[in-house]
Amino acid sequence: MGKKFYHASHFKHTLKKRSHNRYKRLEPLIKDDSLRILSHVKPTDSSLTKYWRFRKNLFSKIDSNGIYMTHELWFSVTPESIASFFANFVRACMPEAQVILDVFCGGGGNTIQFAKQFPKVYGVDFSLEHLYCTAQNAKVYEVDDRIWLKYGPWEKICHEKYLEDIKVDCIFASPPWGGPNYLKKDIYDLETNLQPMGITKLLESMLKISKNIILFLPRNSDLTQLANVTRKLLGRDAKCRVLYVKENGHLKGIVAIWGDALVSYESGPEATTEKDKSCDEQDEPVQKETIPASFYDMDG
Ligand SMILES: C[S@@+](CC[C@H](N)C(=O)[O-])C[C@H]1O[C@@H](n2cnc3c(N)ncnc32)[C@H](O)[C@@H]1O
Repeated sequence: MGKKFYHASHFKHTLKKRSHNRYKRLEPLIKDDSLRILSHVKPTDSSLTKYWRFRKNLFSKIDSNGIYMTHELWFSVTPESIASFFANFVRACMPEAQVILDVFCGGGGNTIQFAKQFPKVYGVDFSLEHLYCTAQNAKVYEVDDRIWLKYGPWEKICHEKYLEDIKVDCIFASPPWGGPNYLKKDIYDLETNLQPMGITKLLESMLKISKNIILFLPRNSDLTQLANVTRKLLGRDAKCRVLYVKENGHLKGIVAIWGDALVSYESGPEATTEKDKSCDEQDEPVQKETIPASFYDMDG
């Protein structure tokens, strides 16, 4: 598997060697260092100002060396305290785990936090720019030696045989929600709105690789669909755990969780960052409520 992925430490070098055309596309951005964001420099695009104000919530190390972002990543990266919670949660549930696969890895918000906890983290994204950001940000966090990156669309990569042959302990994915309109409807339809495929196909594509799966989804996701897909793909007695994810008291989304070790774990890990600790005193960053899919069996 290693050969199919680009090691984050040598991302530019390997890309240049293996795919000159792709490298050529990135070269101007690399030469100008134009994706680098320094903490004190406000983006020229004023629509990004509201995200820039919270830049330290996304990557706390932005102050030391700057970090790498594209326009899309400003509103897509998982905030660091939340990403750190997810990584700590998996570590607490699966202390023996070694390998995490982060599908839709974006700018590395989750990949980096997983790499702080686990020796091998694989990231997949169909944006070369985003993979470059992940590799560069991983260097800032000094975890690039633990990260391998794969370029391409998940709908194609998930069919590649080598993924089924490796032992991935847990898959994490923060799929695109389809833009800011996701809150316009009371209930978010996970079959028609989630990209690049509906929840059934997405979960099916991942279950071939690991039974332990965590999906970061909109807060208004249709929980009935989660219950249905769980029963359909895993059987009547299977469970899906749902955690409500908060940052500074604001509900940011939910995580849907499958796999015995992750579902049956009773008490969540303590938050680790200073920010989390202070949040914890007022309001938990992640509300650890669980809703097994079978909940709907019991309550109709
Ligand atoms: C919500 S962002 C992920 C953010 C990431 N978790 C982070 O913290 O930086 C979704 C990512 O999915 C990628 N993406 C969208 N469609 C994809 C597809 N079909 N295959 C692979 N990646 C895709 C986008 O390029 C984007 O980087």
